Amino acid sequence: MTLISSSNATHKIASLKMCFYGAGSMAEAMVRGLLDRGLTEPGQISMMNRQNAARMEELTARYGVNTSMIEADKSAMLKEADIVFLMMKPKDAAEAIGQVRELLHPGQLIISVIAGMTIRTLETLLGKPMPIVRTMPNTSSTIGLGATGVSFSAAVSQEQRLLAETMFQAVGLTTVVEERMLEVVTGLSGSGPAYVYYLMEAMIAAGSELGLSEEAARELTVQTVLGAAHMVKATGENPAELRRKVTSPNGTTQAAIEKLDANQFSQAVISAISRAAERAAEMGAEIERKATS
Ligand SMILES: NC(=O)C1=CN([C@@H]2O[C@H](COP(=O)(O)OP(=O)(O)OC[C@H]3O[C@@H](n4cnc5c(N)ncnc54)[C@H](OP(=O)(O)O)[C@@H]3O)[C@@H](O)[C@H]2O)C=CC1
Ligand SMILES: O=C(O)[C@@H]1CCC=N1
Repeated sequence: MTLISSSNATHKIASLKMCFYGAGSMAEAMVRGLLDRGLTEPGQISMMNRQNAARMEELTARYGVNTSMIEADKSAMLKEADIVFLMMKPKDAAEAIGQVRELLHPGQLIISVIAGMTIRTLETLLGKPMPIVRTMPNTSSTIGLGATGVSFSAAVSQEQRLLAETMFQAVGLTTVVEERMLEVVTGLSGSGPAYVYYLMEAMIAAGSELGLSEEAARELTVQTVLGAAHMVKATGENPAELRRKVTSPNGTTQAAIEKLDANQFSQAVISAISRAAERAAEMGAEIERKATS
């Protein structure tokens, strides 16, 4: 086995052909992140979807990558890839993988982002031993600020681990977790950007309803969320401590937090994340059922 250092991993990645099987939001986020960070070149990337030809044209125009639809080009892109990213929705995964399993071979590294689908189910669907990296990224990978949980199958070599970790680190933060914890990662950071956007939608709506222009409400909201996240990171202080510093006794923040507490804000967030994790497991069980039926 050849072991490489993490700086060599970056060079090695540039030499690898990557095929993104599924070309939606998450595939685009990864591709853009990898290209913008100079980890690879458009010529090394191919993207494939099922039926949406306009989407393929759009991706070629935007990034210069090779694109095709699965029926038009079943063999070349998938067969020639060193790394195959599985980027379709969980409901489509069993059928999509079943369609191409004979084209895949153990010399390739499989990287899945599919919520809920376990390594064991993927091994069943592939029908042969292959190295599998199961991940849960998020769409902030687009701008290099992603947060990704990663687990490895037993067949993944040290070098392949390093390659996968280096790729996801290039587009944000990467945490290696036990596979069963990936459902929690899904609930927390995979779906997480949507909770923050939802909060921002409500803040903007409140500002507008109370008389600010839409533009002012938006700008103030964006800067507030950006500043708060940076404060937690830059100071290393707990969010609870930083919150205390904003909250003057009997002041405006206290009045607002009392309203949030009355509406069970914390419990709502905790139960939302817990439900998302549970839903990931349900979706995984559904794919497993399809894989074994
Ligand atoms: N979006 C997110 O924030 C995150 C998503 N994920 C995971 O990423 C995966 C993709 O999600 P997302 O990008 O949002 O989904 P999208 O719906 O945006 O994209 C799915 C893609 O898969 C393609 N596809 C579906 N079936 C097939 C098939 N049989 N053969 C080839 N291509 C196929 C679709 O092609 P067509 O349009 O032609 O049908 C489309 O390009 C999911 O499994 C999700 O759990 C993980 C983390 C975050
Ligand atoms: O909503 C979903 O199912 C996917 C998984 C994590 C984020 N989006």
